[in-house]
Amino acid sequence: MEVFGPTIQGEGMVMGQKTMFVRTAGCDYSCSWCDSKFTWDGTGTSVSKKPEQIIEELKAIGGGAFSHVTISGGNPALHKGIGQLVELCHENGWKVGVETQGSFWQDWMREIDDITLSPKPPSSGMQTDFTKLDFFIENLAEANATLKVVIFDEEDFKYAEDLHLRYPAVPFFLQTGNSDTSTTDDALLTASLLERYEWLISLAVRSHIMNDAKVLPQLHTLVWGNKRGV
Ligand SMILES: C[S@@+](CC[C@H](N)C(=O)[O-])C[C@H]1O[C@@H](n2cnc3c(N)ncnc32)[C@H](O)[C@@H]1O
Ligand SMILES: Nc1nc2[nH]cc(C(=O)O)c2c(=O)[nH]1
Ligand code: SF4
Ligand SMILES: [Mg+2]
Repeated sequence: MEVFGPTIQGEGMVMGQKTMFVRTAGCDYSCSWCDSKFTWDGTGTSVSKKPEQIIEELKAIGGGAFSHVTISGGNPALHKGIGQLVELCHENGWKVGVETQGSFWQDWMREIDDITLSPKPPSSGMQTDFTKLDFFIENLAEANATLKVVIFDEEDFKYAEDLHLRYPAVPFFLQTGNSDTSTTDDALLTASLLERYEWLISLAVRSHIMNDAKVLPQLHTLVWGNKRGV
């Protein structure tokens, strides 16, 4: 659906890493607060591309000023060709990150340099299939995988605590939720995101379960608001 960058990874385990983004179309979920609804609600346009074409676009748009590619979506796991894309990125000497919710497994996930599994808390309106998630965690035990949960309310935080207890060996990230993904008032958005971040920190510091969790904002929304392609 889009190739953009170089920018910085604004979320999770490699936050701050300079990276290109490849965003795939389509999602098996429909989270109420999804900040990338255009990938699945029919408002965006997507073109079917071969992995080699995406590599050429990465080179043309990135201009050689990058060494890391993040594949996000939508759910990148819905596309079989991604395995080949990952292989080609590695052949070019680039590291590869992936963002997925952990609902569809693909064998190429074992080859990913940093993989973020982001199961969805109750506020999203989605239900986690724990049989599937158990499979992901088992199969990524040797990989550089983390869990990241976006938090909007106390019920979400409880979900995150239960998840962290279920998979104690997996590095755990809590992320501020953006509740207004369409505003162009950056000053107002930044103020409300920082307020939500402070609230999330206050929950995490009180929790005996989150002693080794990392609490992070979405860095790119603090810098660029809801702008697309950054
Ligand atoms: C757009 S999703 C695409 C990848 C995959 N479908 C997933 O959800 O993990 C990328 C990341 O953005 C997060 N995200 C989506 N909407 C958000 C929002 N309104 N506020 C904060 N994070 C959000 C998701 O939880 C996920 O970690
Ligand atoms: N800078 C930046 N960082 C991101 N981290 C995850 C993103 C995503 O939409 O998956 C994203 C994004 O869209 N931009
Ligand atoms: S799983 Fe990810 S892309 Fe799909 S609807 Fe939820 S946040 Fe959006
Ligand atoms: Mg995003």
